[in-house]
Amino acid sequence: MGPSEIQSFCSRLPKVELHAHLNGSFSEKTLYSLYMDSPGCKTEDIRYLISSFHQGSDRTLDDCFKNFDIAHAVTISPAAVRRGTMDVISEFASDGVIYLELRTTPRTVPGVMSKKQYIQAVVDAIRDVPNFIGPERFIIVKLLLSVNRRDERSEAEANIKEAVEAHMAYPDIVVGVDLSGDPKCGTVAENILPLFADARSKGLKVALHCAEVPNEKEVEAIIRFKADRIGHGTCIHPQYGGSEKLWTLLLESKVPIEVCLTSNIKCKTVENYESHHLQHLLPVHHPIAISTDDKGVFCTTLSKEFEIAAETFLLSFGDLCRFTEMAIDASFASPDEKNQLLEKLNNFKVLEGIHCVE
Ligand SMILES: CNc1ncnc2c1ncn2[C@@H]1O[C@H](COP(=O)(O)O)[C@@H](O)[C@H]1O
Ligand SMILES: [Zn+2]
Repeated sequence: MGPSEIQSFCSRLPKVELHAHLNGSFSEKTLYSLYMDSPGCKTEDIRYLISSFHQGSDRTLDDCFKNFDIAHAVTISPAAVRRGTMDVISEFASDGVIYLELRTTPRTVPGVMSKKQYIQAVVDAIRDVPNFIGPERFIIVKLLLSVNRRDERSEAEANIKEAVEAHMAYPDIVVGVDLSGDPKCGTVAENILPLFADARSKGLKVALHCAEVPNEKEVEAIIRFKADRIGHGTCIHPQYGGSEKLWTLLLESKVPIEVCLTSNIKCKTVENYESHHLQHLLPVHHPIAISTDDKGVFCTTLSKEFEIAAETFLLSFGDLCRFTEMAIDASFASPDEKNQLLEKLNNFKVLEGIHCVE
């Protein structure tokens, strides 16, 4: 299998994206177009920043977080949020993604947009998918609402409340909550886990960013919480500042890990692809979902992430199909939707002549 064969296969493969932050997923094209249309932010600074959005292989986690401010500066109205969401969904669909879970932090812009209006703008874009996606494409889109760990507790409470209300209004679209934000600052997760427990009791699934940086106490609390999925999970294995105890807890929990290869390398939380913690998850068959995290900021696509995994860990086409199958299983789709997605994958496997030996 040569690199071009792998590339072509990964692009054809029906894929499932479970970890994509809306404002980190904007392409440069979308950012420019939103910038040109937003009268409030016509500063050369922002123009310059957009041009540097994707650049710089030499970034730290802190640099990456500055990039989100750029995206936030051009999504300050419901119309911009809606347009940006449509662009992101279209790009994922063009990349062969058949199921997408977007996550975003509800934002207030004083005098212009409330959290409710922000959420509504994203939901409106998702409801409109069949109209803008084109007849030759298929994609199911869901939404998770995020709590930023940098924010005050009152803000976290407000976001969870909005999430519960949005779930009640759109149970087929708003399906979960997420904890994200700079892992080096703000609230420690163990203090706000009860808020997520509350959301869970009201029917929402819970995905938590966990162990992007070492933090034994917090990581243990998150694993014991038994989130429905964990984002990154880097510093759990002892090789990355975790411990044998945490690693054993994780494996026993069977909680799927959203694996974001390029994000981790570009943020420098992992040194290189070869030493990525995926190397420890694969041999023990721990459930994983290959994901992009922020395809705009990290200049990647889900197909590229599959390619990197395949080339780094010498995976077969059957292994890559299995990745889609695991992601379907770990998704927050309904049982009917999961069957529909599995059928698409199975049709693809038949077409490609792929037989998976369990
Ligand atoms: C690099 N790894 C990461 N770790 C933690 N949180 C991240 C992240 N990447 C993105 N976010 C979270 O997503 C927000 C941007 O999208 P939304 O405005 O919510 O759509 C960021 O502000 C951050 O809170
Ligand atoms: Zn993330």
